[in-house]
Amino acid sequence: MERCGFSGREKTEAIASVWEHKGMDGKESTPSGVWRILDASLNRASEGLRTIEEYARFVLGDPQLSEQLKQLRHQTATAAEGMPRLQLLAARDTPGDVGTAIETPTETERVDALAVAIAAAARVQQSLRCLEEYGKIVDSGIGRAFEACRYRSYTLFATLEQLSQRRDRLADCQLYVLVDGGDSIEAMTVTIAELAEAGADLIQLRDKRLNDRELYEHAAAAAATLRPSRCLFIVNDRPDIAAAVHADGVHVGQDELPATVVRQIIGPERLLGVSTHCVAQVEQAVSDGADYIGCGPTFPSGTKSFEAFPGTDFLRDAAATTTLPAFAIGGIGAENLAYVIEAGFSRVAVAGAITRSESPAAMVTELKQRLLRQDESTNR
Ligand SMILES: Cc1ncc(COP(=O)(O)OP(=O)(O)O)c(N)n1
Ligand SMILES: Cc1nc(C(=O)O)sc1CCOP(=O)(O)O
Ligand SMILES: [Mg+2]
Repeated sequence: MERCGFSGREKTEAIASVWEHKGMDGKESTPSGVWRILDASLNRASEGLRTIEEYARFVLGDPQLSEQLKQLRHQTATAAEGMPRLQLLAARDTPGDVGTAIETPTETERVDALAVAIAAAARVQQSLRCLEEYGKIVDSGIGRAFEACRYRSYTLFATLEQLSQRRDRLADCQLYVLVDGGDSIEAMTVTIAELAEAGADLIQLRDKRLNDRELYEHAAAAAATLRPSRCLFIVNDRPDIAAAVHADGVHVGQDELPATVVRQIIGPERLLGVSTHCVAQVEQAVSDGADYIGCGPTFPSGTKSFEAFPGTDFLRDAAATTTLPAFAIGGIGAENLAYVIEAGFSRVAVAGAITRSESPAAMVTELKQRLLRQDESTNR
């Protein structure tokens, strides 16, 4: 009980004043039960916010999210200043609380650190609602102050929810954009923020020239940039870096670590993408537990050279082989998208047609609209 450092006399006086207390509008006395609710809710909200903040700071290593959570914690503390602290403390009666022994089975189970943060977020929102509603009994301004905290929490906690819903989000993805590290980390983050804003569903950092340290730093910045957005972030080739920067997933090809080994590194929650160039590889990727596949090369590419092109015939076979989200890749752009769609694909992965276009954001919007239209017409 961190805030119980007051004397017996203070406590007695405060208890007496609880029963005398009039609401700030002078109407009615506030029952001690209401003070107990406010006290318990305030403690629960503060503890929950700190729990989430620690996750953002030490697990995600995300400075923006940590700072925003800290601001919310301070805003909540400021809102609480409108309540008489002594009244709250005087009303506290933990041994007499009939709810402390009640425990639901889910309270003792947490799969991972994200589950801890999400459970804390739910408790914070419930507590803020209690503070808002019961706070109104004391003073309407207090209710409004906690209401503002609650609204702010919705936006912030949505980021946590998104992290736990990667597979659901993947199911809706159609346009996957591959980018390199650009001229600087700053330039890259500006680019990917624009691509996400324009409608890219997934962004992959694929850069073969950066050293490990540089790749890690680019990937960490990209992950932090995209985390609040609806766009998923994937690291090419490197499960270790994907896990280290808390990316949404990793993409590996046939020459990299086997998918089953990659899964051990990235864990069950992150997405695993695998490149496939023939039906046997599609089947293998599915049985290895891939979350999605890349299928190509479809057409000659300005980004990577190939000796053979399985082309749209392979796309047709792949579409008939699996229901896993499958992205056609290789030389795809506005001029040949129709052939890809005709082969049964409504998802594409594109590099050059977007990154080398005069207006990358406009190209994202155009390709996305055409994919969405195709989806509507086939009622996917
Ligand atoms: C979505 C997607 N599909 C295929 C690839 C190609 O991966 P890989 O065969 O490992 O080749 P590199 O990209 O590493 O050169 C991809 N990156 N993304
Ligand atoms: C990196 C890569 N992998 C492919 C595969 O088929 O596995 S095609 C490809 C290049 C994708 O870039 P662009 O859209 O510029 O052709
Ligand atoms: Mg690769």
